[in-house]
Amino acid sequence: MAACFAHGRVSVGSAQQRAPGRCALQKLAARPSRLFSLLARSGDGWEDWSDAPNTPRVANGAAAAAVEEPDWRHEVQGLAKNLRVSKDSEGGTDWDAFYADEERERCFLVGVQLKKRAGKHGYGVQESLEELGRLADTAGLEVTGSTFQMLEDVNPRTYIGTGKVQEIKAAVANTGATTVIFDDELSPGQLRNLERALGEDVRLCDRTALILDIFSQRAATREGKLQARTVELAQSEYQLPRLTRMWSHLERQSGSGQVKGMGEKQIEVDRRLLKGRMARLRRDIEEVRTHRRAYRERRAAAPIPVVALVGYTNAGKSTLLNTLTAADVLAEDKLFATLDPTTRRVELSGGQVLLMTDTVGFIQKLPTQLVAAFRATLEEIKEASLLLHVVDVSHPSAAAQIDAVNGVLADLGVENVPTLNVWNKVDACADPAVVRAVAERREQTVCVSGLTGEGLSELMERVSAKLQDSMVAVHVLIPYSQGELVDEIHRTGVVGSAEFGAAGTEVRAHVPLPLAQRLQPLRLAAAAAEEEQWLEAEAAAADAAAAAAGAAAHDAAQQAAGGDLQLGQAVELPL
Ligand SMILES: Nc1nc2c(ncn2[C@@H]2O[C@H](COP(=O)(O)OP(=O)(O)OP(=O)(O)O)[C@@H](O)[C@H]2O)c(=O)[nH]1
Ligand SMILES: [Mg+2]
Repeated sequence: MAACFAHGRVSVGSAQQRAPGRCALQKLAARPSRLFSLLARSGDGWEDWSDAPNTPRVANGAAAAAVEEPDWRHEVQGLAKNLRVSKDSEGGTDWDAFYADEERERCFLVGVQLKKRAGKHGYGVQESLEELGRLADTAGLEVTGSTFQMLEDVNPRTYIGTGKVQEIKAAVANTGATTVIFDDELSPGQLRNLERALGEDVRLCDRTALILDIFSQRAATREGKLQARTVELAQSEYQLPRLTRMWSHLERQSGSGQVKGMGEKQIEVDRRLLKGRMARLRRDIEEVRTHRRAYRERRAAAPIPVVALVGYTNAGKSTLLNTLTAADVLAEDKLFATLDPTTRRVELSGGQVLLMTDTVGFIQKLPTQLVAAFRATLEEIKEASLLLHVVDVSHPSAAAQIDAVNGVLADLGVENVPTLNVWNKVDACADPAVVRAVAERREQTVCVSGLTGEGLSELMERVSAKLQDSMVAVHVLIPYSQGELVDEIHRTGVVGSAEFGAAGTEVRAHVPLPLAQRLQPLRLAAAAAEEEQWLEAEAAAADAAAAAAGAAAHDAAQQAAGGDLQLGQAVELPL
């Protein structure tokens, strides 16, 4: 049985969603899954729901959930390994039953190193396969072995050479693997040819399908949210030309597990269904986007700066957000722990407030469907005042990860947003002092540990200074009747001085441009020179922003060109 079956999810949400939940369980019941058994907690004790009335039975006789149970506030715990329980945002019960075969699906990994692509910073084939192994593990598969081939070009028919295909066939038989995962995206033609060559007992999967499946597993708990729909759309786009027996979300949903050999007619029907679903998803996504755009516009009117955490998956973005804001965002040693962009309020020591947004992590060879699909959710990054590019500096492939992230940021058209590089996990480096020294000699780089808190106050000082760069200097007299403006300046700007006089509060501060414009009528009348200064400061701020963008581009170029202070050197040191 395929990996995704091993981790198939039955979502039985709130009472309103009872019918789809039951339907999902009935589909589950039709599957020859080896183990699926549930206990429900009521009060302090655990009840066995295996024999509850109206419980659909799994084919092998193990029990499934009591879907008719009226009290949806029970917590449900499964005997299956990967069962998760979560509360939905309204406080209702929202549980997901991952059902896992006791033995994990076994898989064999295959990669190609293109001779011409063996670049300086790029992921080498071995590191890439190692990462693929982590992805497989995250998806619930057990890796039994791997192989790779050095090639001038990939074989357009079978991705790898024909001799290698035979070698893999033998390795698969020897290791008891049932799935072969390729480290690059396979074309529909390669997929068909490999299927033929490897035989029908072997299932095929590629990096893209695996990543999409992980996203789909994660997104399924977020019903109704944009992510779930964008992932489904991305998956559908990927599957449309590949409706064969490659394991897929659709196959899971169809409940048949019999996509192979079902005949052209059925494939045509499925294509039509899939296209219809994609059209609906696009409409839904557009609706959510419009809604979010309106929300962002409202937020822009009250200009609290937004700082976005971006970076490679597992770099420690959520951990940083948690440490900085005492938030409780899921952070775990798994790839793609975060799908929802969570935003939290952070108050700096000077009283300035900013919004910090955690975002979905990037990965090398990120499926194009996902970049396109996540464009909608990543729009928030575009409008951020500042990006914090979080790097796991203790990772042996840190330099390649930085390149991969810069590539995606460029794809998204946000490479010009001012950026601070945050070298995280310095505590996990073998020689933190060396890494700190390298960071100090680089521009726009701060060394921190989200786990121990090291460097975080310096980071926030740098954030404040960077934000101030993009602000405008004002000197205003605010009458006491408009005291809320003073609060707003404190919240959104950096206050130099505030003095209480007879006519009101005299404030010197740096504030975001929209607020500066609103404050224009309150500029001190006596300060004609002040106006000039204001205009100069505005021009200087614009120059500084342009220079910062230039410096960032220069930085990136220097890095790409192998400047004298390469992170690669830092991580190659005996850290
Ligand atoms: N040693 C060390 N570990 C850290 C640090 N920051 C995060 N981690 C660990 O790194 C793992 C990943 O952290 P997350 O915060 O989930 O990473 P993320 O960037 O949000 O990952 P995605 O959501 O998957 O993109 C977790 O196991 C963290 O405990 C750090 O400063 N030092
Ligand atoms: Mg995260």
